[in-house]
Amino acid sequence: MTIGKALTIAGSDSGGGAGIQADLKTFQELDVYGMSVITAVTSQNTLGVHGVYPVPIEGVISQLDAIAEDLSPDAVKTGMLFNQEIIQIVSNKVQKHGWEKIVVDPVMIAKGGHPLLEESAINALINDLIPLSFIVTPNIPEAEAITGIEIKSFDDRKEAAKKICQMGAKHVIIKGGHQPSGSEIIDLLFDGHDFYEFKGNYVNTKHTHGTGCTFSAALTAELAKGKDVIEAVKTAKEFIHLAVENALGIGGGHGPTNHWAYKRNLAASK
Ligand SMILES: Nc1ncnc2c1ncn2[C@@H]1O[C@H](COP(=O)(O)OP(=O)(O)O)[C@@H](O)[C@H]1O
Ligand SMILES: Cc1ncc(COP(=O)(O)O)c(N)n1
Repeated sequence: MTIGKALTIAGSDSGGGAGIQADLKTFQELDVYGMSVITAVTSQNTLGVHGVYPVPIEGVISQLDAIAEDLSPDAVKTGMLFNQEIIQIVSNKVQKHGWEKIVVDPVMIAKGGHPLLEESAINALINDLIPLSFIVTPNIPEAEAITGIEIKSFDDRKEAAKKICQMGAKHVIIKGGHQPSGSEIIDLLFDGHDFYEFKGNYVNTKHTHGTGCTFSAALTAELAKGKDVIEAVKTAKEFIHLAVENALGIGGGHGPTNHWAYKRNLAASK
C-alpha cells in the first residue's frame, strides 16, 4: 500500500483547533500520513492567545533535518512561522531537500487579533518563501499585507492574485471568508493565466477558529496524494465547508471546526 505523506511546518495551538493540531487532524481524515515541524508553541483557547513561545532555531533545524533524513514528504505546508529567522531556515531546507509541493499559508494574525508573525518578517515571506511555493493561500488581509493592494472588490482581489504570482508563486488562492459575496463565500484561484472561482454557502457562525489552517492542510493532503490543483482545492473547500457547517460548539469563544464532518458525510452518502 502506498500512502501520501504530508508535512506541516507551523505553530502548536494548545486549544487544538488551529495550527499543527488542525493540520494533523485534517491529514488523518484525508488518509494521508502526517508529520510536523513545530516552529512555536502558543498558549491558546477559543477566547484568545495567551502567549507565544518560539522554538529555538536549532530545534527547528533539527526537526527539519530529522524528517529529511528518513521520510520524504510528498507535499509540505507552512503555517505560523513567526519570524524572519525561521522563514529563512525553512526556505533553505526546502531548497536543500528538493521539496516541491509547497503550500504557503501566510499566517499573520489570529482571529482575536494577536500577531502570529513579526511585522519585520513579511519581506522574508515575500523574498524567501513565496518564490518556492506551489500555491499560496492568503486570506484577504494577508493578501493586502503581501501586495500592498487594498482589497475592496473582486477586481482588487484579481489584481492582488496577479501580483502574488509575479512574486514567483505558481498558484495563489485568495480566500473569501473575510468578504462574503451575499450568501456565498468565493475562494479565488489564479494559476498565472486563468482565474477559477470556488463557491460555497456562507455559514453564519462564530466557530471559525482554524479555518485557514484546516483549508490549507486539506489542500496539502490532496496534493500529497497526487491530485491536481483544481481537484485539491475542490476537496479542500468541501472539507472546510462541512467542518464549519458542523462546528462542535466547544469553548466560550471562536470555537474549532469539525474535522470529522467530511469523512462522516462521505460515509453517510455511500
Ligand atoms: N463562515 C464561513 N462559512 C463557510 N465557509 C467559510 C466561512 N469562513 C471561512 N470559510 C472558508 O474557510 C476557508 C478559510 O477562509 P478565510 O476566513 O478567508 O481564511 P482565514 O481562516 O485564513 O482567515 C475558506 O475556504 C473559506 O471559504
Ligand atoms: C498556531 C496557530 N496557527 C495559526 C492560527 C490561525 O488560525 P486561523 O486558521 O483561524 O486563521 C492560530 N490561531 N494559531
